[in-house]
Amino acid sequence: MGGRRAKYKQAPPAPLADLNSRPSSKKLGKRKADIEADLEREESTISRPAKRVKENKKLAKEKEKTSTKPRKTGNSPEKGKNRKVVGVEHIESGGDSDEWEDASDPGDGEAITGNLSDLEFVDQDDNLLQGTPEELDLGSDDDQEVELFPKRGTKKSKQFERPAKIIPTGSDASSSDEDSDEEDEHVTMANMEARSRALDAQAAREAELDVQEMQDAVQTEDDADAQMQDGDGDDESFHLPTAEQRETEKRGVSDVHVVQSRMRRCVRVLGNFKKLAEKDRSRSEYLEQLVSDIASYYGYNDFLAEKLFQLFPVAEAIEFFEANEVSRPVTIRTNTLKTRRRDLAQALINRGVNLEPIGKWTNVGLQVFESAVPIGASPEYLAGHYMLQAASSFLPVIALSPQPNERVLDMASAPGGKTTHLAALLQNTGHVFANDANKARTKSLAANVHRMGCKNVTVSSYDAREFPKVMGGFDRVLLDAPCSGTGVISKDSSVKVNKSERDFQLLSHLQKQLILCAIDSVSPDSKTGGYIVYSTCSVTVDENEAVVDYALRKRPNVKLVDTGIEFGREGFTKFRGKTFNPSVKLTRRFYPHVHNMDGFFVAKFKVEKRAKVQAGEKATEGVDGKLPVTVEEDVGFDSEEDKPFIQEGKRRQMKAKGLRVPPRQRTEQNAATKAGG
Ligand SMILES: C[S@@+](CC[C@H](N)C(=O)[O-])C[C@H]1O[C@@H](n2cnc3c(N)ncnc32)[C@H](O)[C@@H]1O
Repeated sequence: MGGRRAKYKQAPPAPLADLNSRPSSKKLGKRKADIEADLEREESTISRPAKRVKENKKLAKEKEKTSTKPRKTGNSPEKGKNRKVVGVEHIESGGDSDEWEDASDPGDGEAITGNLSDLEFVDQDDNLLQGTPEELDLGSDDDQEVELFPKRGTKKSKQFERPAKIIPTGSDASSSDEDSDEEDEHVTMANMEARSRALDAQAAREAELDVQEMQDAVQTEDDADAQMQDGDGDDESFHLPTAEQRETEKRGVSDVHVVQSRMRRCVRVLGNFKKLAEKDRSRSEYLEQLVSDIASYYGYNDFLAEKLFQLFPVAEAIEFFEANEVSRPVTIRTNTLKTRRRDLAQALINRGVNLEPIGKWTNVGLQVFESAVPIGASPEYLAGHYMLQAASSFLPVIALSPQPNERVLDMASAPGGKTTHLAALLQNTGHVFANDANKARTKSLAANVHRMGCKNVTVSSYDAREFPKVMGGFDRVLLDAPCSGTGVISKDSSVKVNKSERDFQLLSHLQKQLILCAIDSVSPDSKTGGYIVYSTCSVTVDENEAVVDYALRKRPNVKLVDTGIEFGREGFTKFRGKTFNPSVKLTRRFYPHVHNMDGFFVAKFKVEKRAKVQAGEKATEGVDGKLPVTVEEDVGFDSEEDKPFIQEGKRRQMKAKGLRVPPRQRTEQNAATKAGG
C-alpha cells in the first residue's frame, strides 16, 4: 500500500484518528484551504508587524550579519565573533546565585562552569555506574543534533535483507514507483491549488485500490487461518522450534526469511490461540519465541526487546518495532519572536522547500518533505526564524503553557529546543532559567538562545538536583528529563543494544530525584502558574508512570492535571502487577506507530499550598473521584526502594573526601540488583 504513496510524502505527526482513517478525497480536497486556514489562524493569534516588506528587510539585514556558509549539521551556529550578544546570562555552578554574568559570546563556554563529579551516586564497582548522568548515554531528543535530512525509509537493522514487512504499518514511507513528474515539482504558493486537485484525484484512485487491497488481504488471512485449522495449508509445517533447535539457531546465523515467517505465524497463533496453537505448546512458549525473533530480526538485545514488547498487545508491538525502523517526518518550529509561520513557509517555498503545516494541534510547526537547500543552514535558519525540532518536542512546552511575565525554569534544557519555544511563548517577557548539567551542551544551548533572539533567557550549568537550593519560587518548571531514549530509536539505533536493566534502574532513580526537585522549585503561591511538566523521549513505564506515581506519593501537595494536549494515549494506571494512582491516566503517551512522531511522555502537575493538605489526606484529585491513596508523612527522598542508592551515594561522597568507606551492607534489594544486573 505504501508503494503508491506520493514520493517523500509521509503522514504528518498526527493523532491516532488522523492516521487510522485514510484521507478521503474530500478531506484532501480541503488541503489547500486547510493550509491557508492554519496559516490564517496563526496570523490571528500572533500579534506581529503586519508588513512583510518590513520582515523581509529585517531578514536581509540579518542575512548580512550572519555567515551563510553551509554547515554540515544543524548544531549550534559558528561563533559570531563580532556579534554583540545581549540578554543571555550564565550562572556559574557552585557559585552564589547572584553571580550573574552577561555572556559576551554565545560560543564562549568559559562563563559556564560546573562540577559534576558529585553526580556519582551509584555502585562504583560497576563501570557504567561510575559516570556522570551524561556518561550514561542518556537519551535525548536533541533538536539540533539530529541528522538534518534523514533519508526516508533508511533501514538501520538488517531489515534491508527482508523481502517485506511482516505486518503492514501506518508508518511506511517508502517512495512511489508511480510518482508523476508533477510531484517532483516544488510546491509554490502559485501551484499549490493545482497540485491539491491532482492530489485529490490521486487520493481517490488510491482509496479505491486500498479498499481492494484490504479486501484481498482479509481474504488471504482468512484462507490461511482456515488452512491452519484444516491442517492442509503451508502453516501446517509450522512448529515452534524445540529448545535444542533454538540453541542451534542461536549459535549459527539465522535465516532472516525463516525468522520473519516465524514471527508472522507466532503473531497469528497468539491472536487466535485456542484454534491455532499446537496442542502441547503454551502461550508463553510462543511469546518467548516471538520476543527472541523480534530481538534478532530488529537487532535489539533480548532484555530491551522484551521490555518494549510488554508495552503493547502482540500485533501492535510489531507495529511499534517496525515504526522504529522508519525515520520520522522532518519538522521545524517557527520562531514567533522573529517571523510568522506563513512568512517562513513562503520564504522556504521560494528556496525550493516542499512543506506543509504539521497539523491543527500546532500553529507554529511545519513538516518538510524535501528541500533544495540544507534545511539546517538556510539563511532563515541562520537568522533564527525556525528551529529544527521533532514534533513531539513541541508537546511538553504546549502542555506547560507559560504565561507572559512568568519565571520559568527549564531544568535540563540543552540544546534548547524547548527553552527557545518557552521564550517565544513568553514573547520575550518574564524569564526562562535554562539549566543543564552538561557544560559542553550548554554551549549549543546558548548558541540557540542567541540565534533565536531570546532576550529573556539565563543559562546555567548545575546538577538540577541542586534546585531549589540554587533558586526557587518559579511560576512553572519544565523537567524534560534525561532518559533512555526508547522513544527515539529511529534516530539513535544504538539504544537497541546499549541499555541494560541497570540503566533503567539508574535512570528511574535519577528521574525520581529530579522530579522532586522540580516540584520543590515551584511556588505554590504563583498567581498565574504553579505548574510542572515532566516529559521524556522514552516509552518505558519505569521512566514515566512510575516516576509520576512516585512524585504523587512523595509530594502530597501536587496533583496531576490535564496536559491540554488533545491526542496521545492515556498513561498506564496498571502495569505488570504494579498499580499507580488512578490520576496517572491524565498523563499522555505518544508513539511512533500511532502518532508518527517520536515516542514521548508528558505529565502535568499543579502544585498546591502545603497548608491546604490535611494530615492523612491526599491532595490528588481522583479522575473518577475515588482515590485510595496512602499518605506518607515524610516527603523526603528516603523510601525503602531508594535505600541502596542513598547508601552508595554516601559511600561515594566519603571516598571522594578521602574517608574510610565502611563495607557495604548487604540488603535484599542489593542482592537482587546484583543478580539482575
Ligand atoms: C532530553 S535532554 C534535554 C533536551 C532539551 N530539553 C531540549 O529540548 O533541547 C536531557 C538533558 O538532561 C541533561 N542532564 C542529565 N542529567 C542532568 C542533571 N542531573 N541535571 C541537569 N541536567 C541533566 C543532559 O545533559 C541532557 O541535555
